[in-house]
Amino acid sequence: MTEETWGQVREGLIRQVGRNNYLTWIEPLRFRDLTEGVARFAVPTGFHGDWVSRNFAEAIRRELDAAGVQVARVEFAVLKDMPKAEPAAKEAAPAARKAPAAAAAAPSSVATPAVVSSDEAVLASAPLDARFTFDSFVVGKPNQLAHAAARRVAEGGPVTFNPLFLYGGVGLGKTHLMHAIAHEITARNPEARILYLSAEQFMYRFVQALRDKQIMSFKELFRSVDVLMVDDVQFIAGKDSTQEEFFHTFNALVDQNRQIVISADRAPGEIKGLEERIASRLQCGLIVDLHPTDYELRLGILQQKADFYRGQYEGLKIAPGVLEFLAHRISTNVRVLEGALTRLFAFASLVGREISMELAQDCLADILRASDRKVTIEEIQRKVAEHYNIRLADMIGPKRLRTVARPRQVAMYLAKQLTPRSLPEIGRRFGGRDHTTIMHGVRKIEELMSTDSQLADDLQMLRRLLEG
Ligand SMILES: Nc1ncnc2c1ncn2[C@@H]1O[C@H](COP(=O)(O)OP(=O)(O)OP(=O)(O)O)[C@@H](O)[C@H]1O
Repeated sequence: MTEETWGQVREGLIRQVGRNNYLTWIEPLRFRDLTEGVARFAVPTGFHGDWVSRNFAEAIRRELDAAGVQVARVEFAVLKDMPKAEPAAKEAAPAARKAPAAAAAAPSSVATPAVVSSDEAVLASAPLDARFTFDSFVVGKPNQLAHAAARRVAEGGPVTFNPLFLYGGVGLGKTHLMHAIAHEITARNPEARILYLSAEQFMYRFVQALRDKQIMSFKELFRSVDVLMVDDVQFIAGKDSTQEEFFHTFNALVDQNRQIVISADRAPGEIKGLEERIASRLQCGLIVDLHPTDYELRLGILQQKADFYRGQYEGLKIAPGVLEFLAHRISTNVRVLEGALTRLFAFASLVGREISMELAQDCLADILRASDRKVTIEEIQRKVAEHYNIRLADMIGPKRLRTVARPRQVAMYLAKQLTPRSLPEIGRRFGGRDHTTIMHGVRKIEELMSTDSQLADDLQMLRRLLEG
């Protein structure tokens, strides 16, 4: 392969993976040879090779293909005495590179890494996705608190809450917000040393440092940052020595008043296998959760992404009502929502048709089927009990007090509306009540809804919560 071809491939890769990722991970690669459809590259370290192989191998293969180089597989291996590369684009200064590189210039009160070669330094922060900024984050009721807290951290200033703990279900924007914080801090203060990585990478690095007898460098590097961000911290639950190391790193940074941002799929106290003392330290800061999306937020996100795609696929039209239909039907998570829209635009552009309701239903049949969530009566009872702050047992118990009886009727009404169960079936789940009692409960709520706006609001909220 000629230098010219590789130059062309480089350009394509920058477009595909973003400049930050390119500079951090791909630019240090050295092309070695191409034999029998296998392109081989030298990498500075095993970790680098592993990361590139997992995250960018397919992109590299595709770009090679596009440049006319037929490649079936791409391989990466560490080569002793690998020549150092000249940076391809000096103007870009991504946070991912900056964090450790700037560590060398850390104030004297902070322990700087003993020996951190530039390649090792580059590896200290996981790549940031250039698209995950505050500008591209759509704010709605379910995520407004998390967004506000993330913004506050990103604005810098005195550390008021430490750590910021963001939690929520799959694909609700935790990683997006963390990357946005890193981008914003870097934009405001290019010298800030930000270290972002997943808990899995933290463990991987820790184990590697133990193996290579580099534990002091590891400790020093982690303790020398201004902002540490660890994504998906639930991963270290049950992993004793990693937790121990994490605990010490955490304490050292808090003592130095350095900002820590953590994300997880649940609240600290609910992570099984997480040491008590870690859970309690994590609870010392601000804990905010990203709630499941509601219809308005999903529609907002779809509109934003559709605007982006309209720019990419010029002339492609989208019929009125399609985005509303998707926001209504796909309520699982934002990643699925985005995937659906991407597929829809790609498909419509391929067949050269407008994105109509019919096309959406055809093209997204599998996603729409999977998203048809079935709400259960037990779930309804649980959510309603939580909402009205009564015991779950009272849903099926005999109490007739209004404070219990009304929520029970709300649950009966929702069970009738949201499940295909018959009145006798519902009655059985409500402590063996007769179907006429259920019918009475449902009617009572229907009546009250038109006069009691608080009840109508409660019902709307519960309905959304259950359908989301
Ligand atoms: N409010 C939002 N506005 C715009 N895009 C969003 C929003 N929330 C999520 N997304 C997008 O949804 C996708 C998934 O988000 P992200 O990776 O941040 O989720 P996560 O909460 O970290 O999920 P996981 O638990 O799987 O790690 C990303 O492409 C992100 O940009």
